[in-house]
Amino acid sequence: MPTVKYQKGDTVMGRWPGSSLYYEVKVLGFKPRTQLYTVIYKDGTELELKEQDIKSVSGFQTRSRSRSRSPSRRRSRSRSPARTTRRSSSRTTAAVAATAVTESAPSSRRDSKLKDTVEVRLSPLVSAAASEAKVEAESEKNQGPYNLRRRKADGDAKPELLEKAKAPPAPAAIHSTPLDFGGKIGAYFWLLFLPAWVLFVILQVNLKDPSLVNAPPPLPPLDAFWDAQALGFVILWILFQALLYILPVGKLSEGMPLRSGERLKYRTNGFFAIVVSAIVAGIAVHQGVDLTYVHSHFLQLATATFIISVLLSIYLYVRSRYASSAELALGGNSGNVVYDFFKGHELNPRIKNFDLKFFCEMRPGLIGWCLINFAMALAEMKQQNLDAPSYAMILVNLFQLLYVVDGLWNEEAILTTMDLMHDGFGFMLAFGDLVWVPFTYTLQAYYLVSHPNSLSLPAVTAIVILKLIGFYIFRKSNSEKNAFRRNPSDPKLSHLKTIPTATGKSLLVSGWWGVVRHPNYLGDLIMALAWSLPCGFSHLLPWYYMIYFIILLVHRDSRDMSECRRKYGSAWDEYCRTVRYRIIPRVY
Ligand SMILES: NC(=O)C1=CN([C@@H]2O[C@H](COP(=O)(O)OP(=O)(O)OC[C@H]3O[C@@H](n4cnc5c(N)ncnc54)[C@H](OP(=O)(O)O)[C@@H]3O)[C@@H](O)[C@H]2O)C=CC1
Ligand SMILES: CC(C)=CCC[C@@H](C)[C@H]1CC=C2C3=C(CC[C@@]21C)[C@@]1(C)CC[C@H](O)C(C)(C)[C@@H]1CC3
Repeated sequence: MPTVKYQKGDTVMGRWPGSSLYYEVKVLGFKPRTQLYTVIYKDGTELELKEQDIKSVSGFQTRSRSRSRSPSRRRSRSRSPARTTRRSSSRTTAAVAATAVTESAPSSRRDSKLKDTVEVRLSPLVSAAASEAKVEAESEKNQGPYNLRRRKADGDAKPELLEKAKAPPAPAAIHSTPLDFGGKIGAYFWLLFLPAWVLFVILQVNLKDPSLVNAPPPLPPLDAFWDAQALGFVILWILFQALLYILPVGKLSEGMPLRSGERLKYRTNGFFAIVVSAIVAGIAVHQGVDLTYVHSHFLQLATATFIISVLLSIYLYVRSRYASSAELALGGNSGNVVYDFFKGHELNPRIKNFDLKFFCEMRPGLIGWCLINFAMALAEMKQQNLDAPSYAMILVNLFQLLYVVDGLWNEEAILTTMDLMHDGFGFMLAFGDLVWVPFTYTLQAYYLVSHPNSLSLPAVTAIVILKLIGFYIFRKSNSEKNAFRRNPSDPKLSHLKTIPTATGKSLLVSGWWGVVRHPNYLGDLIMALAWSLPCGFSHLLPWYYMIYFIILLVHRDSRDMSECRRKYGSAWDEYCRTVRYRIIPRVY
């Protein structure tokens, strides 16, 4: 930009549309055709501004001191969307959302509001063209000659006066978060039940006639749980994965904007990690390492991992007590030690740049899941004297490998999921990531080691087709949402309809997210079915994942619904009225 006043990368003060408030922004570029600067606010909001609405930082600072004395500033407060939504901490987001939506769609047109809003299209933003949808036109009326391109604020994060931009959320807002998982009593229950359940299924799967409804088998003697070597292997595995994670290989991806507006960086080299892990495992087997150890020491390996997850959770709980309020998730601070320990409180606990939640969610457990499945295939060959694994074992291995590899290949997409964006890191996720995933998601492969199930070729074909259908829905819908959240102006998404919300984020209302409210769950469930089918119908145990997953996703969907209603208020209700079904079209 040789001839323009402000250069790409300059930090300047940008006027907030419709007000005389200025915020610190960074210049991203200049469009000679429209004569507009693209700027980014500290909370991730991107706007296009005229040159006259940009000032140098130094000139601004002198005038910004006496905020309350400027009549124009006082007047502008009520007009600025940012001020409107943050004026009173006691107002609920739902109420705020309702206000904002009313502002952009007059009440006389209330009945046609939905039509107006859902017809907003994601178009590459240039100056207001006559063909632009009504809502955009409405907001332009309010905002003056600005081009409100996108606001990447997280939930209730809003552009705020500069001096408030880094302010932590009001403690009152944090404390008002409702308790999940059955509250405090529920937390006691889950803390005991989850490990007990893992133990139950591990003991069941070794029985000749395993069943989910059988009485629990007798407990083995205490020393059968413990094996120092198993603990050593687990520690080595986690350290090995940690080493791969910190290697400066692969992309550094940006997470979603935090409440402070900051965006954390994540090393998304998961695919590299699984490839290296596979090579190392292959070399080890070639060198004569007996991986069937994993099958024969499954209980001891699970116990060792459980101990590590408990220690990690204690560490996470203690450090969350010292974290600043800006670093905390909106849940996990009930004041009850057990609940907070279970739910987790710190949003992104990090040791320097090492993100503990991201690492645990994507690496040791997930890649460990594939390694265990592979070990089960070797154990099946050994136990049943086979030259190659059975069809059923191959299908289970390949399907789940595809799932994990896909997750790691698209690792950046995890940064827009609930766990990464909203949930604190505590026992639930630490145990879930490190113990639950590798030691219960592998049950189908474990089951097949001693419960063979032969499959005809047509059965194999049908199961493969089912898996591919599920995978297609899962991947397409996740990628669509991820791409939209990362860049709502992406020209590839310009055909999609959206509903604007008061937070500045929009909701997709056509495409995959117009079919059901959680198309990604639908795809995931279809895949889960394809993972269980190879094990046949003789026992319920290999269907455990399917049953658990339905419960998990139905619960997750309702958690997400409440969270989105809190964030988006009436815009979310409109979305729900437009997209009636949650997961399965016309059924649920
Ligand atoms: N195998 C396993 O054990 C598990 C797998 N999964 C899978 O992980 C993936 C991620 O799941 P999860 O994190 O639960 O949920 P989602 O990826 O579906 O994320 C939900 C978030 O997406 C955003 N969103 C919702 N509706 C819309 C819309 N219409 N338009 C745009 N954004 C929208 C909202 O966040 P915001 O608006 O704030 O961006 C909402 O909070 C899924 O595929 C799921 O199946 C999940 C759990 C367990
Ligand atoms: C009962 C209990 C302890 C629950 C904890 C839930 C966790 C096991 C799951 C929460 C969300 C998950 C996701 C994946 C694994 C299971 C957990 C951690 C995931 C990493 C699997 C691979 C996928 O491709 C995925 C990246 C979409 C997925 C993200 C969510």
